[in-house]
Amino acid sequence: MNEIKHTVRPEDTLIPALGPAKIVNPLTTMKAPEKRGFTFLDDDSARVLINPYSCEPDADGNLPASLEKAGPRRHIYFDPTKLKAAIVTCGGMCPGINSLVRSIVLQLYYMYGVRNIVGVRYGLQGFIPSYGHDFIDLNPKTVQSIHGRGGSFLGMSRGPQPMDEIVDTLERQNIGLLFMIGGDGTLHAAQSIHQEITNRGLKIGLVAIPKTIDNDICFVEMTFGFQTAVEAATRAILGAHNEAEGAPNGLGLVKLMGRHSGFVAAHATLALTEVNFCLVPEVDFDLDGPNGLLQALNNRMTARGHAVVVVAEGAGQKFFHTDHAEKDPSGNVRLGDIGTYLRDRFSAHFADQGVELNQKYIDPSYMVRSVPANSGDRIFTGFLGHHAVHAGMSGRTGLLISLWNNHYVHAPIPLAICHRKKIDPCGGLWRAVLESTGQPSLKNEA
Ligand SMILES: Nc1ncnc2c1ncn2[C@@H]1O[C@H](COP(=O)(O)OP(=O)(O)OP(=O)(O)O)[C@@H](O)[C@H]1O
Ligand SMILES: O=P(O)(O)OC[C@H]1O[C@](O)(CO)[C@@H](O)[C@@H]1O
Ligand SMILES: [Mg+2]
Repeated sequence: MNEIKHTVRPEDTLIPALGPAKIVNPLTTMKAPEKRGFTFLDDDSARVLINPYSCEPDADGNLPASLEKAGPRRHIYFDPTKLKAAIVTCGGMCPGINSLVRSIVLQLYYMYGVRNIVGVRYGLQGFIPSYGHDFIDLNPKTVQSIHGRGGSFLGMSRGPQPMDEIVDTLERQNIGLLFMIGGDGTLHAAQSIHQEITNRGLKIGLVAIPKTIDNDICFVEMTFGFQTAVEAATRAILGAHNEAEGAPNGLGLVKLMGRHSGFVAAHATLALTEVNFCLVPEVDFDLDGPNGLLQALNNRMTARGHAVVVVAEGAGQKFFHTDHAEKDPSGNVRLGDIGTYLRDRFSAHFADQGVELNQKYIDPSYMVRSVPANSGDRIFTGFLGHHAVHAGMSGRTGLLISLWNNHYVHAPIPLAICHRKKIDPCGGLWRAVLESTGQPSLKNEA
């Protein structure tokens, strides 16, 4: 169940449109569409409740907030024969980026008849002429075999680029529809680009598809690539467990990605119920003191002789006192390395007691996000790509495609960037983690 803590007004869920959709969708005239089972959505009626448990109107008769269902519309805004579409991938890598790009290209090309599609190289840099990254022509041939590969075929980047120059390029290149694939930073950039397009009165559509292995985007049940990343993380945990079990006082310590949200760590912990301590950014813990992690590790070693600790990279940042935190080019704070910090503290702690510790530290790092997508994520990116194209061709703009309460929906970008999705320490996911690990509270004060 999606846990939403803030109020959404129905007006917050409205999707901007470039203009009236007057062109008959070519999908409606394909041979025997009824045999293919195409369903065309009636623009106003198909909506998905944000909170499925609140479907009654309020005291004033207002209906609860809902999101527009994604899918093909009978009429579209863009003339496919005249449209030039572009795809850009920004931020860090994520399994499934290539299959998503392929899905968008094939849908545009075969289903809508769009022949002019370009790929923007290396994220937002690709829009800035001084970098000299030329666009790539995208068509069924150029994307033919990219879906099986990890990484990003188009290339990605971090770092700010001037919004006005990006929109200048869109105008100069005659791009009518832009697909932006990226995480929270990209969605902020997408909102600024959309704003600049609107300010200039341009008819350029912008559709975002959220991408992040951190799975930390609001109003997005799950991002593509997340399940593949969890699977890769699980392999690291299995290695840590096997090493720990095979040595006296064996300790396997695994550090996983997750800057502000520990979803990868939590899910990987649940996937392989061998983890004894799972540490995430959302839940504070102490190291020293009677309830601290070091004492808890002592207890575990005495009881069982081996242990596995999984830590998300954003956990325990209070142990690093930095007033002027360094930032990466996109403005993301560079975190203290909690993995090596814990490794050294564990070693010192057991050495101080004169107790042998066989610690193995595993940081799978980029290996969890640069791998090819698994089948589930490939299927997922297929749907996301198709829905992004349906939305863009219909003239909808300033939106992202999301999976919500098991339905593909359109969410306005501002809704997705108003908060960051985090694990609720009082919610079902964290309770399941605590039940799986059996870890006690690691805080000294009550
Ligand atoms: N607030 C913002 N306004 C405009 N552009 C932004 C903003 N935040 C980030 N960007 C730009 O968006 C792009 C991607 O941002 P970032 O590097 O943070 O990755 P991301 O999309 O959050 O993905 P990841 O999940 O990998 O972090 C970068 O080029 C960055 O400069
Ligand atoms: O080293 P980079 O490319 O800045 O990326 C690291 C970050 O990217 C993410 O994988 C999100 O894409 C985070 O989990 C991680 O903190
Ligand atoms: Mg980000």
